[in-house]
Amino acid sequence: MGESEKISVGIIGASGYGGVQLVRLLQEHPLVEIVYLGGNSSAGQAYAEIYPHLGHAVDLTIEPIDIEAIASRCQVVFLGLPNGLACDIAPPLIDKGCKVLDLSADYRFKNLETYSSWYNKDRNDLDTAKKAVYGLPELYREEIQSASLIGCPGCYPTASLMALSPLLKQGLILPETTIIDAKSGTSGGGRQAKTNLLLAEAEGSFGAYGVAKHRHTPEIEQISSDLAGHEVRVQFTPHLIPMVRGILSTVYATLRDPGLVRDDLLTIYSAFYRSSPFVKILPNGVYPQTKWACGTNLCYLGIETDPRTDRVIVLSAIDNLIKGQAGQAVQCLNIMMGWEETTGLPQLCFYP
Ligand SMILES: NC(=O)C1=CN([C@@H]2O[C@H](COP(=O)(O)OP(=O)(O)OC[C@H]3O[C@@H](n4cnc5c(N)ncnc54)[C@H](OP(=O)(O)O)[C@@H]3O)[C@@H](O)[C@H]2O)C=CC1
Ligand SMILES: CC(=O)N[C@@H](CCC(=O)OP(=O)(O)O)C(=O)O
Repeated sequence: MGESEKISVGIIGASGYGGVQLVRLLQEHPLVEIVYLGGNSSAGQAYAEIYPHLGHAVDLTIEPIDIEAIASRCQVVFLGLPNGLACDIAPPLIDKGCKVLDLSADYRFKNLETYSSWYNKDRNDLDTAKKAVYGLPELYREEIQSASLIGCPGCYPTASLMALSPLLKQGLILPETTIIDAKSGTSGGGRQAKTNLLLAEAEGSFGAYGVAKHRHTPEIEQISSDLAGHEVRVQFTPHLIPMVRGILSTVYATLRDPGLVRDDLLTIYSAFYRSSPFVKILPNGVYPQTKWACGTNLCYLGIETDPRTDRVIVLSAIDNLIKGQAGQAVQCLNIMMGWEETTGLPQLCFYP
């Protein structure tokens, strides 16, 4: 594809952490040209003023959000906004023929009542929401191919569902026994100033939050139920850990057949993810580190069984900002456009 055939892309919420990952990934993507960056308080600022390290690469100014102007210039629009804004912005963009990839929770839920009760926002965009596909390519690749609107998963749901999906899809675990213990770096909270994300609060400390009530619980349950073919409940506990990037999600569940051992599960996982280039199943006795995924769109999975408790334990490591957010959105774009799924997406981490 030549320079003139590149598709034109806009990013609303370009000043945020999701926005700046998208700028990095899309700027290096061979089939895409970034033509619009949008924002709220940052509108009017040169992008290089906000991110001086990108001054040599990005010569754009953040613009206010003007739907007509965006739709006339962009074939594809990424929304990297706080929850509750995309549901007002996506419908007119879709109506005007844009493809939209939303990084927030607005289009992740099939049942908008569930969304409204967890996100405290009424919805009147049912027709648009019906078109949305959950943007986890390893599970919904076919549906993503023909979608015009993608609700990209949250970072914790991505890590957790990658660990859980083969078990649920093949009915290998007892219902109601799933426990998800997950840890995130502070960039998961975004770039807005928040007290718990201050260095003085987060550094040298480690704690849980949202216990028994984090909004990613219904998201994980919705997809888990879809895979299992029956209602699934999970116990999800997130933790904030003193590092910038990365999520490690450790999933525990009781095996339906206690005779299954680690080798059986390694075979099952390898088969389940055989067409998924970003999933790396680790060999016997190797468990993932978040650092391995840093800067990449990879998900590393480590698998263990404990014959004393009949439990399976699956450990999943991703970069929350890449596979957990912007990289996954680009992966979805590649699939929607019929391009190689891995185009423009890093597979080798920064290390150490
Ligand atoms: N961080 C993460 O690990 C993950 C985040 N997500 C989700 O992705 C989305 C973006 O997150 P993240 O990048 O971390 O967020 P940030 O807080 O870093 O950035 C938010 C962006 O939204 C813009 N914005 C805020 N209010 C408005 C408004 N009223 N109108 C227009 N633009 C507005 C800001 O623009 P301005 O500066 O111009 O005001 C900024 O660019 C969120 O929904 C988040 O939940 C999903 C997965 C992982
Ligand atoms: C560390 C931290 O604060 N993480 C965020 C998760 C970010 C994310 O994925 O949120 P969305 O579902 O809104 O997209 C949180 O727990 O709210």
